[in-house]
Amino acid sequence: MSVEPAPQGVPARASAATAGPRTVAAHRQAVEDLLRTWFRDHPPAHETVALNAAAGRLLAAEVRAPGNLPPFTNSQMDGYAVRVADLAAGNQPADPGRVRLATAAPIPAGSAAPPLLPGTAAPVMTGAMLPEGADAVVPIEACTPDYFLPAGQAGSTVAVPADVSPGQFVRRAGSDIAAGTPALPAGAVLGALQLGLLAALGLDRVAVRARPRVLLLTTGDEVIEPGIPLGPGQIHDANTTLLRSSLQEAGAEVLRSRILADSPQEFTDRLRADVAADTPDLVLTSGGISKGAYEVVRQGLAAQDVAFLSVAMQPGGPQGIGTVDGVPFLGFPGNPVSSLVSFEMFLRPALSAVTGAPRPRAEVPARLTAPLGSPAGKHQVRRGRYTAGTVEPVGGPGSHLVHALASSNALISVPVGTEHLEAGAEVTVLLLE
Ligand SMILES: Nc1nc2c(c(=O)[nH]1)N[C@H]1C(S)=C(S)[C@@H](COP(=O)(O)OP(=O)(O)OC[C@H]3O[C@@H](n4cnc5c(N)ncnc54)[C@H](O)[C@@H]3O)O[C@H]1N2
Ligand code: MOO
Repeated sequence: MSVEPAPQGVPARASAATAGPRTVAAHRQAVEDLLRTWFRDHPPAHETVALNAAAGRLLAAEVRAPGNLPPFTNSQMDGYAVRVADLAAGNQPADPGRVRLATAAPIPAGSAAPPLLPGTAAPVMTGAMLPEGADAVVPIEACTPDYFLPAGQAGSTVAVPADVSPGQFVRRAGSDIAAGTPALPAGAVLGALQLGLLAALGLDRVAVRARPRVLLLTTGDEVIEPGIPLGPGQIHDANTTLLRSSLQEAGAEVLRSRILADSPQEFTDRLRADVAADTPDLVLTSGGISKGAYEVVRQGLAAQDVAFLSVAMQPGGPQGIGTVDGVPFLGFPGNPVSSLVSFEMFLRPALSAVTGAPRPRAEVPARLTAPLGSPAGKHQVRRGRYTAGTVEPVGGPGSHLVHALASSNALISVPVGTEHLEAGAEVTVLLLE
């Protein structure tokens, strides 16, 4: 295949490159700004989805409770529904602390209860409707006998304690949330807890914001789809799967993914056709952006408003950022660990800040279990295994080490200015799970 040499001195990109490496914080801000501007001008559409397909989505608009929760006043215990006014006096001279009441018919769950007559106690199970007139529940273990008599046993009585407060073990209709009041705000992330509330409110569908839509491309003549045997010098494509999974976990939708060959013209033509056809919110590429003779992304996008620059971070130093035909573009480096670290350090936080999902990863302090070195002038991000306040470095700094990456659950940050850390030193780690 014919490959043109990398063009020299592309104006805007060259000035970014000669300004020296960008800090991690500055690049993170630039990625956030890029997405913020796009989504300000292209707010996500709304769509209605089934509740069981809404996990991780963002609520399009505030939801108000269509009815009370609980929908009716019910018992919090298996016991007897009573009228507190019947108990105050007590009626057992031999046992002044207790009151004997005639038992009414049991109240089955899932049906309407008849009113409770004065001087009676109705067996009621947890969640069953409280009869009209009852204002407290006495748990069965506080009664005598402390078990339920067979249903329909005529003339039976039960002794209950006299000191029962009104409202005891009663779950009032609307006490969790009252009909018409706000249940969840617009933009809420729908996790299990929020979806559980919507289900309890009887909603089976919910209006959510469209996910950020991503066109995902990886480049390189050597890169082959998994499942196809390797020829000489070839490697399997790890990045598409790594980035696709990361994007999906972060609430984005991958519209299309492709492996593109190292031909700048073909790359550009394919990319522009996909952008026109799919109208994505973001184009994300991996590979082809550093200083080699065949940097297909860098060369192919020379005419676009994209800067190829260096961030003072390892891995993930080379970065591309800008727009392609007006659509936000990020170019991550080809090494798989570099791509993943770029995603976690830049894109995931930007999606979180701009769209509200995913929730930010937790950053926690941890003590190193082994010494670490870091290149001068770089913010190094190492892979580690975090357990209970300590972190063990996993694998070396190499950005091709996918096995070590898969054994890690945290990214260890060694900031610019620190070149050596002893075992026991405190570092900040980003928890990946
Ligand atoms: N002379 C210099 N060489 C390099 C520099 C530099 O500053 N000067 N930077 C190095 C750093 S750091 C990185 S990171 C890489 C980034 O290179 P590219 O973004 O241009 O990526 P490629 O050269 O295309 O690939 C790098 C590496 O990753 C493998 N790769 C690519 N795509 C995939 C994929 N989809 N799945 C798995 N592996 C992939 C590729 O085979 C290469 O081994 O540049 C350094 N070089
Ligand atoms: O910065 Mo590269 O991303 O080391 O491997």
